[in-house]
Amino acid sequence: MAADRTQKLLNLERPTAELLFLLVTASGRKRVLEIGTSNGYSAIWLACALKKTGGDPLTTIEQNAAKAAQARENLRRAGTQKYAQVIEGDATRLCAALDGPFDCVFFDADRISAPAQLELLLPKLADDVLLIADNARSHPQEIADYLAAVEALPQFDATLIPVGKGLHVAYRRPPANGNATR
Ligand SMILES: C[S@@+](CC[C@H](N)C(=O)[O-])C[C@H]1O[C@@H](n2cnc3c(N)ncnc32)[C@H](O)[C@@H]1O
Repeated sequence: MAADRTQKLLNLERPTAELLFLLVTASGRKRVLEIGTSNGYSAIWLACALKKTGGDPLTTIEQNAAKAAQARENLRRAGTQKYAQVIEGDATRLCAALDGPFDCVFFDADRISAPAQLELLLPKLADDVLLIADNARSHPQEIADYLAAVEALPQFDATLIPVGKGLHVAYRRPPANGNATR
């Protein structure tokens, strides 16, 4: 019998997680939102990155209660629970309620709902926000609307990095006067 996809953990490949860590630390991100926690593999990398940058604890969203519980336990076992908050529920509903600003959002949930989540998050994004999405190569059709939505936004530079399942990275150039909101 085929395994129920909703139970699969679908963690990032290690090279993708390492790149995510480097992007967050090298650019000094302080307010990171992750959509799609699973059992907390990428959340641990992001929490370690935020510990390094002196940022706020990671906010990470997972709709599956069992996975959210596993993520909390894995973050605790990794000694990173202080640097991450796992919120349980549907990300699109929660994005409407979250406070910003976020200077980095990592989209790693179902891809189809990412454009709606991006739309809800737009007023809550720092000027120099980094938007990152996995599965750009593995699920090109599912992610197409998200990529189109990012492309339609002004002042973003973007690239698709062929690591793991394909990591799409978009960065909004801050205003020339340097008054970026963080
Ligand atoms: C690819 S996995 C995340 C893997 C994780 N980032 C990691 O590398 O360890 C996607 C997760 O997103 C969750 N998910 C899917 N749609 C969601 C939604 N609308 N709201 C919240 N979580 C969602 C799934 O339950 C699944 O655990």
